[in-house]
Amino acid sequence: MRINPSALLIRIPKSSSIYALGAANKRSKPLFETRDVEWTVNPEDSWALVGKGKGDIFQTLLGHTRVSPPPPEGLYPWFKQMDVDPFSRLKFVSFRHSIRGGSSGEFYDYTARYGAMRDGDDKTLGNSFLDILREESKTTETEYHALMMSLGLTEHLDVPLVALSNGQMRRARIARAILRRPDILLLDEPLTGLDTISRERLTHLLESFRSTPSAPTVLSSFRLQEVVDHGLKDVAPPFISHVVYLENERFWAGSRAEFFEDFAGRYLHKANGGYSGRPEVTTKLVTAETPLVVDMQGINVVYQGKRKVLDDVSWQIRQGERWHLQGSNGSGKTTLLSLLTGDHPQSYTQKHLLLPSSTAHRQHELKLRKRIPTAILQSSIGLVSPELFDAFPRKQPGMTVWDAVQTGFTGVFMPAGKGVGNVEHDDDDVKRMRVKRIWEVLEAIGPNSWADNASRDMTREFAARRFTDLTLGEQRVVLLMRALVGRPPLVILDEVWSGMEEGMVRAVKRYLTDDSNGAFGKEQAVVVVTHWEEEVPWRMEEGLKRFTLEGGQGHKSS
Ligand SMILES: Nc1ncnc2c1ncn2[C@@H]1O[C@H](COP(=O)(O)OP(=O)(O)OP(=O)(O)O)[C@@H](O)[C@H]1O
Repeated sequence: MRINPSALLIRIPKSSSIYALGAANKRSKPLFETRDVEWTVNPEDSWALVGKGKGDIFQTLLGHTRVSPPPPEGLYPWFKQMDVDPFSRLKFVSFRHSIRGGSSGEFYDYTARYGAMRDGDDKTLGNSFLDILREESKTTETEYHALMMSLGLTEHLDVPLVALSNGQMRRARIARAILRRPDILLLDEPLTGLDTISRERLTHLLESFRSTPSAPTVLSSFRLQEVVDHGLKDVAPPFISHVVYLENERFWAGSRAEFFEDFAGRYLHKANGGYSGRPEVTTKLVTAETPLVVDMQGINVVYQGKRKVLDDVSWQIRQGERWHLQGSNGSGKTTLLSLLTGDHPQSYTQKHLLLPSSTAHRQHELKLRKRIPTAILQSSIGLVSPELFDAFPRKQPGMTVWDAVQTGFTGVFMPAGKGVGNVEHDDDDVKRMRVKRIWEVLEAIGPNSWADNASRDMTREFAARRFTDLTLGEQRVVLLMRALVGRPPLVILDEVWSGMEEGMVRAVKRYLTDDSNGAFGKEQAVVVVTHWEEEVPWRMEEGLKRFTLEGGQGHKSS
């Protein structure tokens, strides 16, 4: 169906108040108010949603809020005119919750994907698309192949769904939504996790939608940095024609030009304010004598006897080093990390994969993966990753923030103690040190460091909150605390910023880079994985090293 171009697709009038569903009465505080702004979306527009409140805008578009007074023509005037249920014509693709759909609270075994898989064992990407094409017959074969090409999916059609890399899966989910031929496509942070080429391809495709009558109208959310740079210059993707902004009760909507010429200059320096400089970072002196934390030589990973993902990869990581692991989607970064964390079954068969075998820094003896009990290995590596975010159990009744952070000492998911102030350990000194350290990280990157109205009590209240009651951004910060709390020899930060709000990102970056506050000891090594250079907390001048995966092989640069 193509929308009548003269009709408004979406309209929220001025002076509307938007309430969470179930907000009981007029005295309830609205999620936001439009005040003197009328928000109208035309079918040919392509909108960027930015600011902390972008999630509330999505909820509104999905009909999960109540607009008061109710707009006479509804939220979707054109659909109302046509007597069509708007929600049947809309597709929402969100990546915040889960990459592979595991965050329902059930235990999600992300290591399953590394298991040996025979051809035909699992549904392939191509077959999953054919199922949709059978239900939704309007897409021609030529259109289907063009879509696969434009999202860089053609070469992955015969790959089992479970084996796809994060970036491949994200593109596949966008393709799936497009194949269902919605009139409105809502994309939540579609560029996160995509490599440079995939980002270009996706933006190109979405740009082409604006001149294709049968294509959907696109509204996508972005992190502020994807739209404005630090100098408040316009870096928004080319397909964006309009911007809607919601943060701290300020709601604004208008054209791209108005956003940058007027709104951004007036308000964003405040919204972006706070910390802007960087603390002095001392270059770490790492020599060939500095003890190794990881020693891998001639690593190979092959699937189904033919798909060679890692080909003779060698990498040594020393105490005190900061690494940026990079490579395009599907280049093998997650696979390599899963060898380090011992999750990958092929980690046992590598001839030279030496990993930390103790958290005691003085005993930096490395051993073959198969000689290290998994529990010891897991407590030696502080990990933040999209897979861990999905797998972290959310069904544990009453697991508090404190409990979740505490599990970082052992690397397991179940808390040892029973609540705030209760860290189980036989040795009293160790227990005291652990309690002190938990408060340290809670204070350093807890709400006190990023909330608008910080106060000391806030940290205590935060520690006692249930993990499942936190926003997704807060959950991400807590899982980072968990990775840092035990000061393990190796810390892996894989897409650590994704889902965090702007203020959190600033506070956490400041903490990680300021040597004086003891985020890391000098015996610790850190590996950061991201597709965005500017997301790496350290710079090359500060001793940052790069490890790049390309065509199965690894290259170092520093
Ligand atoms: N069990 C499997 N069978 C076949 N191929 C697999 C299997 N598991 C992973 N792969 C392939 O290995 C490649 C590397 O995947 P990996 O997840 O390590 O990439 P990545 O560099 O982390 O990508 P991204 O940036 O998208 O997260 C991918 O092409 C993927 O399809």
